[in-house]
Amino acid sequence: MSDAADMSVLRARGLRKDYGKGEGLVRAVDGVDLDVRAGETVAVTGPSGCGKSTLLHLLGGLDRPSGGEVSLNGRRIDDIGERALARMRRTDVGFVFQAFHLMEELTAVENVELSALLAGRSPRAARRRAEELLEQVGLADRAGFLPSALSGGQRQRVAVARALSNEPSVVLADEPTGNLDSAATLDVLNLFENLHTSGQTLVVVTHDARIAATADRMLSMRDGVLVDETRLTGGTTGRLGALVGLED
Ligand SMILES: Nc1ncnc2c1ncn2[C@@H]1O[C@H](COP(=O)(O)OP(=O)(O)OP(=O)(O)O)[C@@H](O)[C@H]1O
Repeated sequence: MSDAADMSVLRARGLRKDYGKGEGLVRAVDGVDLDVRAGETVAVTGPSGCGKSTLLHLLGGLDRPSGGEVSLNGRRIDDIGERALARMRRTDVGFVFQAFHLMEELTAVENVELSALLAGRSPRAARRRAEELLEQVGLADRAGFLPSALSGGQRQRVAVARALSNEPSVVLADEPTGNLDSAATLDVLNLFENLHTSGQTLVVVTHDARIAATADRMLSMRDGVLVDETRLTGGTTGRLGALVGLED
């Protein structure tokens, strides 16, 4: 095993996902090898329908591969039982979705707290963690608001706080800025930069190459295959510089 693989938080080998059968078969992910190292931010970009979301779901155990292997912290997750997989998702992975997926009847702090409770914290610890995280994403003053009373950018910041509530090994974000305007996009990107600085491992799927340019490493996907890899060296200035184009 190589050093890179030794240090991988996430590791995929020959990963494949088929939908449908016969004439209607779609090979959404077609033999992906990937290593994501601790502390890395990796962006996956590519045209609509190339398999980005499917890949992210396989990496986070939201869906099962048709073939190949996925490991999280050196432990296979593609062949474990449903209960073990659900536990792993609750305790070790943070998800951020384009459409936020907050629970509309719960306040901002309750959304984060629920996730911390499900990860196994005591009620008191879960509340404390939720309050800390809302503070960290700049929303301490919105803790008691329902999602419907928050802007899109604020909702996504709550979703990021929720994703962090279980201190995940990796945060998987699927088009996290896809529903946001430029100002809110900048807020969320700043947040991701802070996470990156603090050593959080991140995989971000995005349509937007300018957003992908904020990562350490950019992977391009075409027809279910990762076809290109670009190591980016921008640092913080370069990352924010890449966002200037958002004002177009
Ligand atoms: N549940 C499903 N059943 C059948 N086909 C599916 C299913 N989910 C995805 N697909 C197909 O798999 C392929 C990859 O879809 P996926 O959503 O992963 O692409 P994507 O790159 O994330 O697209 P987008 O950028 O538009 O979100 C597409 O051809 C899609 O139609």
